[in-house]
Amino acid sequence: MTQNVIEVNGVSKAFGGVQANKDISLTVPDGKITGLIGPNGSGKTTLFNSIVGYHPIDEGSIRFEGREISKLRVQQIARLGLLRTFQQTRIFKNMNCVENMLIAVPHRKMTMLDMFDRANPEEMERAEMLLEFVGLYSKRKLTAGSLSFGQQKLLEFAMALMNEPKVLLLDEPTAGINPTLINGLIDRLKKANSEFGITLLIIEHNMRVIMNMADTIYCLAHGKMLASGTPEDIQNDQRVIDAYLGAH
Ligand SMILES: Nc1ncnc2c1ncn2[C@@H]1O[C@H](COP(=O)(O)OP(=O)(O)OP(=O)(O)O)[C@@H](O)[C@H]1O
Repeated sequence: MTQNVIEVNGVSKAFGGVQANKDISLTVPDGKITGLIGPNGSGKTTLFNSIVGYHPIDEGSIRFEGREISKLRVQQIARLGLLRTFQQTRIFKNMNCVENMLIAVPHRKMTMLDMFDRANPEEMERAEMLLEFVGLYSKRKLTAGSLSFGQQKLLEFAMALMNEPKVLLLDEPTAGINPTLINGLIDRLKKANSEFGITLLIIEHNMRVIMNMADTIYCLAHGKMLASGTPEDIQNDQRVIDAYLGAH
């Protein structure tokens, strides 16, 4: 039987008078791809932030591999193997791709100079392998700032993989990416799941993308869980259709 690697139970979070999440429960099965959708402002990013320890929750429980993590801090949670990426990329634009990859691994207490002068050969090899995996090997010596936005997102994805996460939370991985690059990105995300065994939880506005990737999809609306099911269930769920139509 598939284990749930993340279990969110009855989570609520308010910012002043704004109830961003209300009594949210969801599970993320180990080794699968789970989608999280919902109109703008429905509380998706808030839920991501709660899961990775970015802010305390008001109520509820968040378990990772059976362990309560809702009181742990971001770095402690990251060390357990639960990482996230952001809507806006967080790369160092003046550094080249390989340097960005090496700096993505936070465990070493080294100065920057040490890091590049005496880069661990295994990490260097892994950095180059992952740049190859996302299709950026030929650009590895270029500064990250000179890459297109889509390529920067691929770099950020590869940087997250440097940390060998068990679970990766991706916040709108295809946002702002040229449609011709999107299929390549979907392919790499699926491969990271199937070949590296990384469980994915993905926030995505592009319905074609999420319907094509996810095993299960959860839909939020107004901070509450509106529906969940297979992509087919969700696509045909009148409540989901109404939530999106009502939002635009
Ligand atoms: N740090 C914060 N301070 C105050 N209000 C916040 C904060 N973060 C989120 N909110 C509010 O909480 C609600 C949910 O926002 P959230 O960003 O989680 O939604 P979302 O579904 O991720 O939206 P989008 O799809 O536009 O990214 C919104 O009303 C937002 O304004």
